[in-house]
Amino acid sequence: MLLEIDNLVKVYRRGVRANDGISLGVEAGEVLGLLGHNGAGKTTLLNQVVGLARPTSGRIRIDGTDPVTDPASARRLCSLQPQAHAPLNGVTPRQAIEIMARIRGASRKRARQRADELLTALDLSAWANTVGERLSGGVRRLTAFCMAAAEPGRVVMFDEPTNDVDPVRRRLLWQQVTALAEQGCAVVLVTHNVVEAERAVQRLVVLDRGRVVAQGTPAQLRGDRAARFRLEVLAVDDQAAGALAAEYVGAAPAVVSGRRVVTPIRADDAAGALAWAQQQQAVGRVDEFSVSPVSLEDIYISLVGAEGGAEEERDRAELAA
Ligand SMILES: Nc1ncnc2c1ncn2[C@@H]1O[C@H](COP(=O)(O)OP(=O)(O)OP(=O)(O)O)[C@@H](O)[C@H]1O
Repeated sequence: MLLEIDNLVKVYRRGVRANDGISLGVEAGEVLGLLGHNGAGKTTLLNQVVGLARPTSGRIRIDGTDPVTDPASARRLCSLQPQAHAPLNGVTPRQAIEIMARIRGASRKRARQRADELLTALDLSAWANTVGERLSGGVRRLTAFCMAAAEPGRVVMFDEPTNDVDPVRRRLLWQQVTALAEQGCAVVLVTHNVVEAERAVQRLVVLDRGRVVAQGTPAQLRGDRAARFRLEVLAVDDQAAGALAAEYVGAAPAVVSGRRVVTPIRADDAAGALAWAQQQQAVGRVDEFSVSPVSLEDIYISLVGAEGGAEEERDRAELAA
């Protein structure tokens, strides 16, 4: 493994346990997606890998190097796009990308070439020479991505790189993420976007309150679930929705939201569920219905809960007050 994390614990002052025994590994050529609710501990994890925060206990190795005892090597071996906006005041995207590539050891020629390549690949050429103050949030974010990708370390980590990025450029960005892995980098992609995670990564780690609650390929995460399908029904009104949720018993409890009822079902029950929904439509209780495979988002919500750690966040806010 190029990046190895073993039983990592980070407790901040005031006792916030942001990482609570995290173990994971990323191989050269692999894109690992790190998913988790707000405050799950994703940024804390990345900061420890690049030596910006010190682990309370546990072990990190980047190509055999320990960022605690050798932070200079860790920074050389790792590139990070931080979650916060890059300070681009007074510089253009082209300049910022070239400067970062030069800092990381690229020749002047290579820095210029990489800036050109990335600005073209992400369709940013129109803003290449616009000073930072006049750039939109999305273009700033993409520039920060290019800064991390221009002269990458062996491990490249992106902390929510597609926030405020339009859907077309988001795909262009995923292509560059894949290209980095193909060049042999170990890539960590932090995201809240489950669709993105599914499309752009080979393996996923789901964090909940500082712990790993699931890991595997998107297909493995789906395969672990007995209920692989979902019956979704749009009832004629809220009252009918409540009654329908109680009447049709699936593989797990139904979730009712207004007129919408979503019931997890087993693959074997799909035909029966469709027949039942059709019948309910015929008697005027249901407007629309569908049976589809569960999405990764359904699985993510079932793992971390619909609250997504909100309760924990409230506890922590109270503790901090
Ligand atoms: N410097 C700090 N001092 C004290 N507590 C901190 C510090 N940084 C983060 N925390 C707390 O640690 C927990 C994990 O935060 P972290 O930023 O790692 O989460 P995250 O998963 O990256 O969240 P988000 O998705 O919102 O960016 C949170 O409860 C946060 O409030």
